[in-house]
Amino acid sequence: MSSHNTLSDIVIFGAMGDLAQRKLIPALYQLAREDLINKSSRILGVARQDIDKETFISDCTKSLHRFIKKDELDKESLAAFMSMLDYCKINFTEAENYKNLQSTLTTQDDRTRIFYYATPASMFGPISQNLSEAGCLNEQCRMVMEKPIGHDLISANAINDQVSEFFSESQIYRIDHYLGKETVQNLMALRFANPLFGTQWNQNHISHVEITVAEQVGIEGRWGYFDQAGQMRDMVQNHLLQLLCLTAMNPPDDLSADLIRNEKVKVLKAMRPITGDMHNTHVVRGRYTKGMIDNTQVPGYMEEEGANPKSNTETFVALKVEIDNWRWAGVPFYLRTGKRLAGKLSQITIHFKQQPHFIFNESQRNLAQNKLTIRLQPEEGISLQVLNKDQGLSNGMRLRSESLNLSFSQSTTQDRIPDAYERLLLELIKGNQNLFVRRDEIEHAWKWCDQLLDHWKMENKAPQPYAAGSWGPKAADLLIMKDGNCWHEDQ
Ligand SMILES: NC(=O)C1=CN([C@@H]2O[C@H](COP(=O)(O)OP(=O)(O)OC[C@H]3O[C@@H](n4cnc5c(N)ncnc54)[C@H](OP(=O)(O)O)[C@@H]3O)[C@@H](O)[C@H]2O)C=CC1
Ligand SMILES: O=C1O[C@H](COP(=O)(O)O)[C@@H](O)[C@H](O)[C@H]1O
Repeated sequence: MSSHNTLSDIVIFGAMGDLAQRKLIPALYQLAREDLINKSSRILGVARQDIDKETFISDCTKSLHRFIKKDELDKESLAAFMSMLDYCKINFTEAENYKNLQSTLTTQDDRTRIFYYATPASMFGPISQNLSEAGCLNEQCRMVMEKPIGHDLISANAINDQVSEFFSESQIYRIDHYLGKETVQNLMALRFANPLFGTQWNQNHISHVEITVAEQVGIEGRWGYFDQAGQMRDMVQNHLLQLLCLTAMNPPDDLSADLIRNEKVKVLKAMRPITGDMHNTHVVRGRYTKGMIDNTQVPGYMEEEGANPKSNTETFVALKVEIDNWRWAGVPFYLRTGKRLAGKLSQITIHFKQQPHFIFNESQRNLAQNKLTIRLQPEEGISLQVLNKDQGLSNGMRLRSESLNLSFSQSTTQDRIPDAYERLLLELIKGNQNLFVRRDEIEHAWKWCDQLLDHWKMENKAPQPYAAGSWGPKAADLLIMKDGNCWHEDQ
């Protein structure tokens, strides 16, 4: 179904919050500007602040000026977008407050109702119940939940149970915004459309895989949320495990949502649990201390505003993950993610095995490897490290490692790479669940993470320190080096 023709009421709960103002409103603006959503659709901001529609529109306009490039903000598009906006004041836990929303929705013609929960997860159940009691739900409506859903398997199940009293699984869209990133989408094309990679993507040809999601930002004033979550819940349970699944899964029979999700679940189930001595060899937890980012001194985690001196929360995790199936037996997946690292870098690097017999100069053996890097950010693209003969008469048969680069910003026919939320919102409006996470994926991901989180809780140890602006604790280097490998920050 074309999204352009779909008339929707998009109701954003938490419309004055960080996510809504920084990501959702700008993404919806871009979709409207590119004529990808029907401009007779409505975007209804819902929050508890006592403001009128004009103030809401004015706040959204400020956010657009902050988060959208100047040359993408033209008067005509802005005016058309503003005419789509409306505001409704609701305290999410007050059932009475939903009457206003109900009357606003019912005065509309036959539209797809989309309820986007950009709120703390503790609100997902109460909002669903209040929407239902106020008569706002119908069989065609959809709801969107942000991550992380819960803080462990039990709490995630409780939230999913509450929500599924009011929505069927086909109406629930669980967001992991990494699934909307251009290069993540391209991973499927690369793996499943290219026979060259399709035939090599297994333990016969791949020696190990690295997944790095490094951030330069700290916790951005979100101590209250982050200290409860930590990097494991904030990034690993969702974004990193989704990247791992898309890298490791078997080809689905077709591109339908459930077949893709079935394959991802198989990977999550095949991940070896971390037990016993593996806690010393397969896991590193870190926490940043003060340091320099881009020549500016930044505070350590324990000096951030609101810090609790008793906190043992990690801001960095490195893992060696083993997948017990035919495709990946013996191939370690090294994962690392952290805040306040030396650079913003998200990439997946596939290291291919060496040739079984080496016929060139022995001193060049170490060079003789192919490495495929899929870069999510910055500078989205794919590069393949290949070996060439060093040109010229005097060099004999000397090898030289060079890369074949595909930079998306140069190769794209579009004038810009859309933000992940644009793609996800578009798919949501179209009613396509491919890029959203099914309940059992969340459950298996939590199950795997819970064993680590429980161990850390029991251990009650402070994470290992690393200076802001570095690549993490030394122990993370040792984790990979003891297998004869190392982390790569280059492409
Ligand atoms: N920000 C981000 O980059 C990301 C956020 N997420 C997820 O998105 C969700 C929203 O996050 P974020 O935008 O950062 O959070 P914020 O705290 O910035 O926004 C939450 C919004 O919900 C409102 N709210 C909370 N309780 C109530 C209530 N009882 N009645 C009415 N309004 C209420 C808040 O209003 P008030 O201001 O009045 O308290 C606020 O506007 C969370 O689930 C988070 O985990 C996921 C990925 C990234
Ligand atoms: O979900 C989250 O993601 C961001 C990182 O997203 P990116 O698209 O900028 O890589 C992270 O900073 C935040 O803590 C987390 O909640």
